[in-house]
Amino acid sequence: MSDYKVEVRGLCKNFGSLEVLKNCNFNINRGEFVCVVGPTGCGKTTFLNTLTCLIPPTSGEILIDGEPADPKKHNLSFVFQEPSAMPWLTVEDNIAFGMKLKGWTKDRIKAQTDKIIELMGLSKSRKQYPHELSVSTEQKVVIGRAFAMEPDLLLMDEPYGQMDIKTRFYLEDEVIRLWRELGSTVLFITHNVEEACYLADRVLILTNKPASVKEDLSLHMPRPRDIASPEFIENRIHVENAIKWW
Ligand SMILES: Nc1ncnc2c1ncn2[C@@H]1O[C@H](COP(=O)(O)OP(=O)(O)OP(=O)(O)O)[C@@H](O)[C@H]1O
Repeated sequence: MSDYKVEVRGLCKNFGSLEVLKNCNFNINRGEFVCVVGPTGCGKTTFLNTLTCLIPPTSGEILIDGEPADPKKHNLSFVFQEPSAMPWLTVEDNIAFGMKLKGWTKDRIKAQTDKIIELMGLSKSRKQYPHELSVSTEQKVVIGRAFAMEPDLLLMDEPYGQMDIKTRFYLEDEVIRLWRELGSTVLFITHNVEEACYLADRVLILTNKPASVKEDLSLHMPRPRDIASPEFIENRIHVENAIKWW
């Protein structure tokens, strides 16, 4: 088996004559939390859509555990910006949904659902429906559902984009708690540099369109991270300077 969970080699994507991704190369280790940042409109969503196999790359390859990424074979989970809990299901049934689709046993589904509900502090809401929840709690349910399936790769596209700053910090801590507890491999797209430095083991900095990986920065700061520490500020400024979107 490959040493890497994910390998991306020479990934290119064009829409007609528009070149959006140009020769992207990177690896993700098993259990790593990687954030992707880049200038607005550089192609972050296209990048993610090719990784999830939602759109085919023009050229290049994406390997998971050393084999071409295939949604039928690999377990890929997504979380998008808009909370997308299923309105007709309770919180616990939303969390269990993906596991049922995967054909897990009842006992395993129950144990995993209980674990996620406990980890995310959702016990009081477990019988509620999405319309009874705040937007941030609904997003927690969606994130819990995505982690619950023990995905090969969990892809998150600005999942906190619409949250106020306090909620965002709170949800970022929740996502780190789940990730550490479950050992998932996460690729998290954000335009927010502070968020990337708070969450990531590594930050992939994309260039302007056509996007390639300009820098692959490892962050070795202890968690929970202190956004006011000199080391954090130094990293944040480094990433901001690398993006130069102003
Ligand atoms: N299906 C498509 N057909 C044609 N062009 C597309 C398509 N999808 C994206 N594009 C173009 O590709 C470029 C990158 O878009 P994309 O949404 O990937 O960027 P982004 O970095 O996610 O944007 P933002 O920073 O605003 O979230 C844009 O110029 C967009 O118009």
